[in-house]
Amino acid sequence: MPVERKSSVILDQVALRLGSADFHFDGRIAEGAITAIAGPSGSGKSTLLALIAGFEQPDEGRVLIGGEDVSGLAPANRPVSLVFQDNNLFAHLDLFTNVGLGIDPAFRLTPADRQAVSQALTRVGLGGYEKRLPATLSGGERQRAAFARALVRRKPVMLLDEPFAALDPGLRSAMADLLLDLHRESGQTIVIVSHDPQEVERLASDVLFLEKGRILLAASCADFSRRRDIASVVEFLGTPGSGQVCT
Ligand SMILES: Nc1ncnc2c1ncn2[C@@H]1O[C@H](COP(=O)(O)OP(=O)(O)OP(=O)(O)O)[C@@H](O)[C@H]1O
Repeated sequence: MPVERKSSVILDQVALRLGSADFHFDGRIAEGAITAIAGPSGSGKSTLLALIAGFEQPDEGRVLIGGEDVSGLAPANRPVSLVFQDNNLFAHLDLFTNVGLGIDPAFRLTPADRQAVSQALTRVGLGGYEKRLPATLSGGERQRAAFARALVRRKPVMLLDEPFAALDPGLRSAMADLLLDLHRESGQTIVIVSHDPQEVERLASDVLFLEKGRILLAASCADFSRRRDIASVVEFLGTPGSGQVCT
């Protein structure tokens, strides 16, 4: 019998209506794994992340993280760090401060915290950018700064919504390596929305595939990448034999 892995995030019969869009999520995300959220445009990937992060509250059902019902908690009080598409840096604050706020929203930083901020900026390739304002950075640099801010938070769950989409292929690959290194070091639960089958297969051990506001398929990456019986999955993966391999 397969050993059941501990679930870090549980969506327990979560229902939500936004305008004319209807969502119903019932599923689990394994603790300490990298889980990719994939699916067609408009299938509800960002909404699923927003429900876990607390930016959306379920109309029905519960969200549990590490066994605790977090349904009523504000985003800041949930054990998650976030890297979203719009990277939400404070425009009037320099990068050092933006990243430091990830550790303490009141910016009371110990010397060790300050060192962690500098190290995170260096790890994402932004060493020396401490005094720069977000407006002076490229979109990709802003995205990397947002990633650095998530790195220093060291929360049990990291949520990433297409974090590397704005980067060119070389940097994208370097950031994927960094995410894998971080995961090996921290054992965090990582949930990443991706449109890129190669990125999914490179990073994730598990996949939740969404369609029309539902979890259509929950599978290991290896099983997911072999599925040829679901049209939307086939469309996402592309043609068979395109060299995609789960790690
Ligand atoms: N606040 C809202 N009010 C009304 N409709 C919404 C709202 N937020 C999301 N939607 C709709 O819900 C659906 C799912 O949106 P969502 O952003 O979660 O999809 P997605 O899978 O992340 O899409 P994409 O891959 O294009 O980013 C879309 O049709 C969107 O228009």
